[in-house]
Amino acid sequence: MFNCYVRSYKFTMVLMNPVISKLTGKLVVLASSSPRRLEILTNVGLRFEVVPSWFKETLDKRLFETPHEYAVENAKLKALEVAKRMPYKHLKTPDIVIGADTVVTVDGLILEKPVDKQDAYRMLSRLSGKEHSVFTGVAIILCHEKKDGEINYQVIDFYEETKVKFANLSDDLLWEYINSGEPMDKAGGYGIQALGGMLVEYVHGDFLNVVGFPLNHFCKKLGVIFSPPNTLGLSPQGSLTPNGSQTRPVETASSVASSPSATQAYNSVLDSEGQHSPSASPVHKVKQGESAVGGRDAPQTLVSSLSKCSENGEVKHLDNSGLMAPGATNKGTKWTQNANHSEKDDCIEGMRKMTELIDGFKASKALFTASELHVFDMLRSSKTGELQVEDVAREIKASVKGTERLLEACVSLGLLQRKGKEYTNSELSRRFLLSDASYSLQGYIQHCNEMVWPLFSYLESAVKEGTNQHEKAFGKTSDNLFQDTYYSRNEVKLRFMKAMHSIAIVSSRDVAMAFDLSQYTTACDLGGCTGAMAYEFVKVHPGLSVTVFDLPEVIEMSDHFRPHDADNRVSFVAGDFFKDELPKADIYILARILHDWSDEKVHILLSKISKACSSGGCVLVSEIFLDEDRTGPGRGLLQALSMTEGIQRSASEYSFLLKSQGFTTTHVKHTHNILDAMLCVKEGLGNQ
Ligand SMILES: C[S@@+](CC[C@H](N)C(=O)[O-])C[C@H]1O[C@@H](n2cnc3c(N)ncnc32)[C@H](O)[C@@H]1O
Repeated sequence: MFNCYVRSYKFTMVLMNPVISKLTGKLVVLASSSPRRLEILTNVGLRFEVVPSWFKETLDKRLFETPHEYAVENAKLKALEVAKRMPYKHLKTPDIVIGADTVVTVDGLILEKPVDKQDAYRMLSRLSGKEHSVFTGVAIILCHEKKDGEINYQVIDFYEETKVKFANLSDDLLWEYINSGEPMDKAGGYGIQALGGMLVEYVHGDFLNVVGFPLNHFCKKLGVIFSPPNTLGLSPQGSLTPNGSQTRPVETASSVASSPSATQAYNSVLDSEGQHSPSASPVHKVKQGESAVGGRDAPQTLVSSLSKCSENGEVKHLDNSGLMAPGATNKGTKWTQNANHSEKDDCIEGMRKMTELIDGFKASKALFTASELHVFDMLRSSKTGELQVEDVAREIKASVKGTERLLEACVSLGLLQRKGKEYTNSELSRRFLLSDASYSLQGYIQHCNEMVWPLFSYLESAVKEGTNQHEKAFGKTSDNLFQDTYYSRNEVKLRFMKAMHSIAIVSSRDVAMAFDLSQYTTACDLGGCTGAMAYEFVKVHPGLSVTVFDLPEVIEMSDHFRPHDADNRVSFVAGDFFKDELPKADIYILARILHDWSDEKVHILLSKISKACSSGGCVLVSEIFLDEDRTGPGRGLLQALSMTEGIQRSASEYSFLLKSQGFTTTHVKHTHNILDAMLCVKEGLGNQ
């Protein structure tokens, strides 16, 4: 299943990185569902679709001379699988497919993703106190459709190495880190961009390479591919011709990958359903007696020759033969921001960031408007799924000129695609913007447009007065946000509930899966609204029954959101959690509840929970956890700007509040989805 990643909420920008802008108008596909790669590429303004590869990572590592060859081969096969599947399964041919694979190597071993906690412990203790290498192999596949319909696949690949040194790590720290859940989907068992950063003493080389994608090297490579025609151009047949001399075999749809091992692997990678199945054994010995870092004996590939011509005299990366010298990558360059950035690059980067900030509201409003006018649903419901401007304008009862501007803006934002005069929904809008999509964000978009947008137009007053601006924005005061504002009219209430529902649908699975709850049988989802979170909890935990507890106004409308396959282990109880008796339960779920209230109100609620909590019980808090230094994530801090009496808090601030009511935090999970989660057990009664 597509791993929904919404923490990167930034909208696309107007001024783009000049290299990235070369890809404008091209169908670019990222053959990876890694949220980290997605975020890195999104942040530089690349418009792309995500089509996770079904390639099974089962290559025999012993066949590879060096770890980077292995990573590059994996990247290539992942990308090729997607490039070849899309024309048949998605009925469209991408222009460019990007694949990547990251491995960590230490003591001659390749470490991939841990399969369980013990495996994570083995990996992390091996890394403790030592320097290791992180290699990311990247493949860029250029797809050229020939006149006869056959497709040429052209492969450009490269890799980047970064050295990372871990501090000496105590077992306690390692287990605390492992129990946070973070290591499980990361090569080498750590994520440098989050909690794992605490383990790191230094980084030599490209930091983003360790996160999962060597952006700087990638941009250079794009520059070589698309920029200087005299240095490296695409021939009419689509062959890459660096300086007219170096070419790489061009693949056709009927031929497969370029090396025997790749061909063999590719033919065996897909099972009958074409499903991805992860490698079973993450730790493998690489060939002994060779440098674990790219050796001089490594076969010369287009990569190395491209590196030579593209990196314009940056010989520190290359030896005379154009091959990566062992251990040479960025050696001695302590990471600051980006070691290779010139002042001009910094200026362009700064301008990009500034225009993104300045124009962000235009992107939001264009999305809200297209959504409000049902553009996405309407395009889908047309016979062919595509329409011209005039047809859309007629359907939405709008001017042709205005509609054209809106559709063009949506194309630039990656929400629509245009081929000739025909507009269609992009993968992104099919997934998130159709009203009946499983991950539809329509409800949340409507809430933002009707409720949050007006509040933000009074932000200056909100800052000056330090209070919410409901009176100015909606003509009435709001002492109790829910009763006075959200539930004052049925129409507004339904809209609010739809907004809560849509966010719960995209985030609830990660929250439900965050912890092992197998020892508990009953839960109460306080402020559980439509029950979306509760239905996911019972799906994930077969032994659990959940009572959704919410205000009577909400409970009376919960039937609107009842799933067709509703599980009868979910029940609904109406009440006020500040005044009424709480249902008895082993676990109290508080999802997006505590941030709405002052510390004083939180204490009242938590003390009621503490009294109701069965022995051995716990509280599961799910919120956006602010970084401990309150410098991010932006999503939480921006939301705070329009909040009433609520406070956005960090995990330790929530822990502190819970501690004062007798709950000890045992686990914190940063899910990389919208909501994080923590588990707090009633003192004196351990849970695991
Ligand atoms: C921000 S929503 C979160 C909904 C849900 N937990 C989720 O994560 O999707 C807050 C919920 O708390 C409920 N709520 C607010 N005050 C309440 C009270 N005094 N008693 C019970 N529920 C309340 C609201 O009705 C609403 O459903």
